[in-house]
Amino acid sequence: MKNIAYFNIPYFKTGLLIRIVLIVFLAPEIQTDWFLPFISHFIDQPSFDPWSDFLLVNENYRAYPYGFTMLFSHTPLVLLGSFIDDFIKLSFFENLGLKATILIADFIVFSLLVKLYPNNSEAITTLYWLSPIVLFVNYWNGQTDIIPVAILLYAITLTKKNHMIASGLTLALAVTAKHSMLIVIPFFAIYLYKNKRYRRAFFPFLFSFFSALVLLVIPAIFSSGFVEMVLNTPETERIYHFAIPLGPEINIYVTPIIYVLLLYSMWRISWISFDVLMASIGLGFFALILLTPSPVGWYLWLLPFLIGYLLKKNEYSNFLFGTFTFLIICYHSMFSFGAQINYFEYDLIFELDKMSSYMNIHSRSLWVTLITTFGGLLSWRLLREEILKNKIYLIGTNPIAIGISGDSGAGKDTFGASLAGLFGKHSVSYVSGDDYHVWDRYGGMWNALTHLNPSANYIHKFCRDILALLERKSIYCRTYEHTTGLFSEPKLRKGNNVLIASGLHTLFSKSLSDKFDVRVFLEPSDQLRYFWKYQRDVNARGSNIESVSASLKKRQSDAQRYIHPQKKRADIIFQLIPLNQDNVSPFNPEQNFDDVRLKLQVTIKGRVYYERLSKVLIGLCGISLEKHFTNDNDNVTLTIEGDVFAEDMSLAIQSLNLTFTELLDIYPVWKDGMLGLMQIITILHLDETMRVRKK
Ligand SMILES: Nc1ncnc2c1ncn2[C@@H]1O[C@H](COP(=O)(O)OP(=O)(O)O)[C@@H](O)[C@H]1O
Ligand SMILES: O=C(COP(=O)(O)O)[C@H](O)[C@H](O)COP(=O)(O)O
Repeated sequence: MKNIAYFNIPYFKTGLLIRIVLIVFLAPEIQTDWFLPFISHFIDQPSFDPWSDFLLVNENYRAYPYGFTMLFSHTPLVLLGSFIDDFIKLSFFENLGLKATILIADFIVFSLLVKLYPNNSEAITTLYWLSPIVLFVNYWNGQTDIIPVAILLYAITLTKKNHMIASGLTLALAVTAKHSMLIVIPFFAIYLYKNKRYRRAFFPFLFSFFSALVLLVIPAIFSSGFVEMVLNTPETERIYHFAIPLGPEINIYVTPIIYVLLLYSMWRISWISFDVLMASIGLGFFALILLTPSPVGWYLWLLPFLIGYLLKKNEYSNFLFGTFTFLIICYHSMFSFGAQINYFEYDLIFELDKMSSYMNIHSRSLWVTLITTFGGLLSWRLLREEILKNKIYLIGTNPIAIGISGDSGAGKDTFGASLAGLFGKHSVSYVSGDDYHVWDRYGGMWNALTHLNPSANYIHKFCRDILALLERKSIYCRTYEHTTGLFSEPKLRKGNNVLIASGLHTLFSKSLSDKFDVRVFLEPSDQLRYFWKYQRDVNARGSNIESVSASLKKRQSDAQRYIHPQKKRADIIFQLIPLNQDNVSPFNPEQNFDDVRLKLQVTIKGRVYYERLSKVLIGLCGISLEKHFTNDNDNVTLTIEGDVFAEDMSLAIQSLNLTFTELLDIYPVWKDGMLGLMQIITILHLDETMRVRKK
């Protein structure tokens, strides 16, 4: 990740200056009266059971409701501050050490957000760095929720980078900093399990999380002080406040029900993108915060998960978020801990307490109702904009569909298999037209009909099965074995996130063709196709030169009649042409494929990614590329020559910044040669199509 010049970000210095002023002039009561006495006691008398030891000398069991990770986060700078205080006989730097720890965590959250949402640093400065909620909680109220939030956000960035074991370990640190972070774990687990590209990381993630959690909690779990100060805190009790009486001494607790319903809804999503994970965690926090009388520190948890939504600047988002912020600050100024003002005799806390005394139960409850209302509206918009409209979420109900057509031996299955290697076979359902031949190789009808004639194929079942798979229904389909020329017994095939259909008649039906997101037609030069077909049919399908020659001759009229007309329905037409024509002897099955150097002519319809693609390919691969626009200017034909390697394609796709990088497998399998170019062009076309796809 490139280094970011934070001081060049507009208003960053303003936010930093505000923090320094607040740190110098404010002394949050909760820090001076609760946290610091506990931390100081631990520094003076280090112990494996600081909670019980503290309660021996101080009866405030609410002084420090946190675990070891929070304590070890606070201690270093407080310890340094206490050394300085002892040396200069002051009591300033110990307090400053705690505030500096909060400032560091505050900056870490900011920098992680800037890295999670690149090219949005100015907006994130406004939304987070200058957020009144962040400033209020960290520097006026004095809660240290920013520390578990920073650890949680770091775990999320590790997840985004596919470092799942490190993410599990880091999440254990977040939970042992503040155990309410436990509510996030099921969201991560569902994300990893439901995302087929991560499923193999599911158990390692859980193992690393629980191992670290056990190691970090074991020393404390047998401590009565830990149980009383950390586990049995009033905060834990808050989830029981929203209760519906069911009978004498029996209540239904609403908050856990809403939380479980959220988890169930997330579980039902077929393909969970990173944005959907972030929004789901945000909704989980909203449920806990809006349905309980939550301390103001809990609102800090929300911000990183609202940023993704707020950055999109949907209408009303600023109004809703601004009003929500205003209501929270006003309410918690009167009803939450505050800070003494250093160097001034003015007691602002007293003044705010006086204001709170003017509010009766109705006005206070009305205010909380307003906060809940605006929080509920923000939750709804988070759900609708970040989940229900999320393009990858919509794949769950409307899988990606790629249709590949072309003449026999044109390279359809080779190309289709290469695309499946990019998405990951775990996410692809593959339909081959050959499986829908009416007869097997030994059927007598092949004397009358060729394979290219639609009447020799169950075209209707081919279309019906594809449509069923696109509705995520399962189908029963047999397989044509080219090695034996016979069909297998029908087997169950299930719908998946990506459907790839490859066959002689894939684009034959207009209604089916319209269902594909990307339609590809392969049209290698006849000389090359013959070369490929001879090689394959003789070497891999038990045929001989004479029968292949007869088949090619017999199929010419059907190819003109049934195959070539499909070309007009294609979005992308790939034409592969041998550079050294003399090296391609169609009738020599012994010849090596590798001797045949190819150039690619590709016609692209209705998409404009070729400009940025051309720059990247020329820059990265050193290929030669000519552009030719058709007269209607809607199509462009690129002629590409040169040596292309799989690793170049992998680098090229990264520098092309796909909108939907998550469509690809964690380690997509790129190909060398012109096949690699065909892969990257198809993926780019799909990426642009997904951007405008409505459902
Ligand atoms: N891009 C390519 N580069 C090199 N060889 C290819 C390429 N595409 C196909 N082939 C070869 O050509 C033959 C026919 O390809 P295949 O995918 O079976 O065609 P189809 O499915 O259209 O009948 C195969 O032996 C395959 O190895
Ligand atoms: O024309 C085709 C279609 O497949 P493709 O488009 O892959 O060439 C094949 O020759 C038939 O499926 C028969 O196969 P076989 O020769 O194995 O009986």
